[in-house]
Amino acid sequence: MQDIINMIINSLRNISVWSIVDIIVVSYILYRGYLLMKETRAEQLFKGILLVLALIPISYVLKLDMLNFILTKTITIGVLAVIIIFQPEIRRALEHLGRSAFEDMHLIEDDAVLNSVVTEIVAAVENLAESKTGALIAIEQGTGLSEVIGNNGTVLDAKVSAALLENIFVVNTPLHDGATIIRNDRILASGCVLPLTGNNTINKKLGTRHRAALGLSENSDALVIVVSEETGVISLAVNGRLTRNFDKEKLKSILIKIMKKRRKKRVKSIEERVKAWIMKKRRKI
Ligand SMILES: Nc1ncnc2c1ncn2[C@@H]1O[C@H](COP(=O)(O)OP(=O)(O)OP(=O)(O)O)[C@@H](O)[C@H]1O
Repeated sequence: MQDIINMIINSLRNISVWSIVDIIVVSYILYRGYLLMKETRAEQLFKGILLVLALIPISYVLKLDMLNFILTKTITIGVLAVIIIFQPEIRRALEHLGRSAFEDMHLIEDDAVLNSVVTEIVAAVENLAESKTGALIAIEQGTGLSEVIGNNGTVLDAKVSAALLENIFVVNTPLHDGATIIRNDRILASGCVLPLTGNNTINKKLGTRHRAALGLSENSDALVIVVSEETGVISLAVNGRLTRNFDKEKLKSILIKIMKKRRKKRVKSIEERVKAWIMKKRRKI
């Protein structure tokens, strides 16, 4: 026991500033990794890996050779297995990282425009919910959704209005199937096919419309509103999470809140940064 205590004391003595920086960086990466995996099927596995990683040095210090051998081998083979099994989750995590670095911004800058766009959307959603008309509306933000429009969507490029949105989702009309994409104050396209989520933990009663909303929110920072045809319930999918039972006021305030917050968090382009820097210098002169 004394040996172990001495070893710990010696290790602590040898810690340099860079070791501390190293520990902080690794902890931060692990924490962000955990946040990305939280509430996905990878969460339990992530906890398991952490446990094995914690047990390896303990088994080494306590000289439990057999346990140490098994744990070390588990990690080596496990890494390969994890990459194969969790390929979709890993892809999503990398896309998420890439998104933060190279953003293709479509954020509404003007508060009055933002307010009016949200008011129109919410008015349409309320009426669609009342008449139990199924709807799927994605509000584009940092991630460009042109890819989603692809070959299936019909480009409209019309000013956002409650009347037009309600019209799009009238059953048995050509554009009612699929999702409508909103970019800034324009209805960009309708009839778009969204990626379905692979998340198996969501309510089994929810069908493909809700799965499509969740799928897009996992792959982008879009705000995806769903109106259920069956129940008229309004849901919102954001960052891989689906929240249900919104009323008009709650939906309006959460949309405005998220959109404003997103605008504040935006990564400024190099051009904008240069402009801001020049303005700052001018003010000083
Ligand atoms: N991948 C997709 N992308 C966009 N829209 C989709 C997609 N898959 C299904 N939809 C839309 O969802 C409709 C089918 O909804 P379904 O009944 O399966 O879903 P639900 O989640 O149970 O919703 P509801 O409560 O409205 O019935 C389709 O007619 C289509 O408009």
